[in-house]
Amino acid sequence: MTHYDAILLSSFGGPEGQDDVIPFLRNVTAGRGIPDERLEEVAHHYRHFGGVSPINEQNRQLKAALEAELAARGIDLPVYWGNRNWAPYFGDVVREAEANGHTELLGLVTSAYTSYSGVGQYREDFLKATDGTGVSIDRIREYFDHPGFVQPFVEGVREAIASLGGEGGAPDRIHVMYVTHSIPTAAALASGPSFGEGGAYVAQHLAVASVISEAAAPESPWSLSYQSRSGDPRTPWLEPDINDAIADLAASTGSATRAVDAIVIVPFGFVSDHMEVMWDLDNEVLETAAEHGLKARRVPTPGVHPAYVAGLVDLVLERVNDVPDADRPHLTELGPWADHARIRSGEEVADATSSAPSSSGAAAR
Ligand SMILES: CC1=C(CCC(=O)O)c2cc3nc(cc4[nH]c(cc5[nH]c(cc1n2)c(C)c5CCC(=O)O)c(CCC(=O)O)c4C)C(CCC(=O)O)=C3C
Ligand SMILES: [Fe+2]
Repeated sequence: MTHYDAILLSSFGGPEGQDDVIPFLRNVTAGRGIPDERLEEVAHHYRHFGGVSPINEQNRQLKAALEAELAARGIDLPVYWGNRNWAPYFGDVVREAEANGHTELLGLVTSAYTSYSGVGQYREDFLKATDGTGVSIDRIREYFDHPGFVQPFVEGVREAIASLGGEGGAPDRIHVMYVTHSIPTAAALASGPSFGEGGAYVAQHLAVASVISEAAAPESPWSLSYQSRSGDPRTPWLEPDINDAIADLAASTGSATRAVDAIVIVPFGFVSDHMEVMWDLDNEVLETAAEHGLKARRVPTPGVHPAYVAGLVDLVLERVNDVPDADRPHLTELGPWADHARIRSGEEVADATSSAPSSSGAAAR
């Protein structure tokens, strides 16, 4: 048994009104050279929704759902919630926890895959937040292939295929488009170079997509594409962009051998309906599909799906009980992904960009 005093639900944070938008974006991009035009463009996405990102409300709901699930299982672990880019900030939450006598925290990060944004940057955040305190933070492993994360997408794809089928779409003419956040190709490689050019990040997404399709849409063709690229246009990022991928599919449907009538969009890079889902997918991508005469369905994100919430609690218990790898659930052969080294105040940021899979034996324990 490993002793933990509390769970730290760890997330990105988002603005909750028009006045928050620019300060939030400055927090997100501090020192990262995002061009001002891009910030203006992103601010517009938030402004369209009253300056409110859905992410904080979703985390409040997830916190409540986790508390209910923990209570139902008789597990006495309080849940704190903290963010990287907006209040409640990690630094304040860690101090609050310490004041309450909670110094051994288990981090539950709202990001399922290995990337700098989802792993290394949280590691840096935790290190900063614990600096000068007596608090340690451990985090659960990347859960991209945990059944609790995958199940909601399986259900969503199944329902989307059934609903399009009800309108006369044959499954082999419905293309399942898995979509995740684009990142610079160099960052993808750095997420786990032993997995080839796209690193662990792309390998994890391809493996999960294949599992979801096999379970939910075995007759439908599928592909992986990317959304929400930013940064300097001269820097290469993961491609194709989903809008371009839709145009390519539509071009093939225009030929004598019509291949596709409809698409199912699976936003499996995100654990809940973030701004990237509401704007980039529900707004832009659905419009692109309509322009090209393709029917489209967007599958829900896990949000507070009971399987996801229960899966997160299982992942907590896995750490509390020091469950060996052989007994850790995973749906792809990449998993179970390895745990990360615990963060203690004053330590170096090791393992900053990514982690290696447990099978390589290289990840810090
Ligand atoms: C891989 C990945 C995830 C998934 C894993 C994870 O969850 O971490 C993620 C999540 C999120 N990203 C978010 C928001 C933003 N990301 C930005 C910028 C960037 N993201 C990147 C990558 C990722 N991002 C990258 C390579 C950049 C550019 C450079 C940089 O800054 O590193 C920018 C700046 C403007 C722009 O360029 O778009 C914003 C506002 C929100 C909140 C949304 C809401 O409010 O609902 C969430 C959950
Ligand atoms: Fe982002």
